[in-house]
Amino acid sequence: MRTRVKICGLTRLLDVEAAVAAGTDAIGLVFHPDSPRAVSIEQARGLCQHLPPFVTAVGLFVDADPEQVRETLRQVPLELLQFHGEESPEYCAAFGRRWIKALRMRPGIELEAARARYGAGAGLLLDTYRAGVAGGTGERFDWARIPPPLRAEIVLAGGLAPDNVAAAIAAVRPFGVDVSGGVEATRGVKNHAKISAFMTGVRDGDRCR
Ligand SMILES: O=C(O)c1ccccc1NCC(=O)[C@H](O)[C@H](O)COP(=O)(O)O
Repeated sequence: MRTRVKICGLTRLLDVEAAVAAGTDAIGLVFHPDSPRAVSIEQARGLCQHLPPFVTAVGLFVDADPEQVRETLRQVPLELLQFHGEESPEYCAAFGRRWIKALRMRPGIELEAARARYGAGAGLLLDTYRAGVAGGTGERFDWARIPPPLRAEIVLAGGLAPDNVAAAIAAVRPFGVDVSGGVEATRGVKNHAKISAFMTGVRDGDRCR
């Protein structure tokens, strides 16, 4: 199986085009107003407008007012929702859209229990925990903390970059990988050479699967 890729925190059309040209499976749009990568509904609509078929537009929310999510869905053609806060399974399921739950790897987190709790979703994304930061930390966590039975189904995030993604895939063999800071020039502005190098790293990792 090949590792699926989501490039997250896109804010510019030329970066979306570069990500698509490099072969990403999904693009992530951050609707959390506190993020330096936040996009408005209008911006997001423009970014999704010319997405080719089979590239998934993912909308990322953090403990958002449900009406904000509903309004975004009315205006932006998002195919998957990513909930990155403390949302309950009932909240995540309330929008009639496929969703994944991001879990930050705080000390003592029980991943098997979380997997059962969020079982109605399309999957789990595991990200680094840093107190006071909702996501996009640019830091990795100890991949050995992921129970082996879960590895094949999770999306691995947190501090991935062109120079470590092959090793991450070889070590974890996840369903997918998610990157933001590791392919950036500055916050919210992607570096196209880093995007290409990241995709090369993914293909290198896939040779070890
Ligand atoms: O990217 C953000 O600014 C962000 C803000 C609040 C919640 C989540 C956020 N990003 C979530 C992502 O999906 C990132 O891709 C993921 O956290 C990995 O980020 P990075 O470590 O920079 O690759």
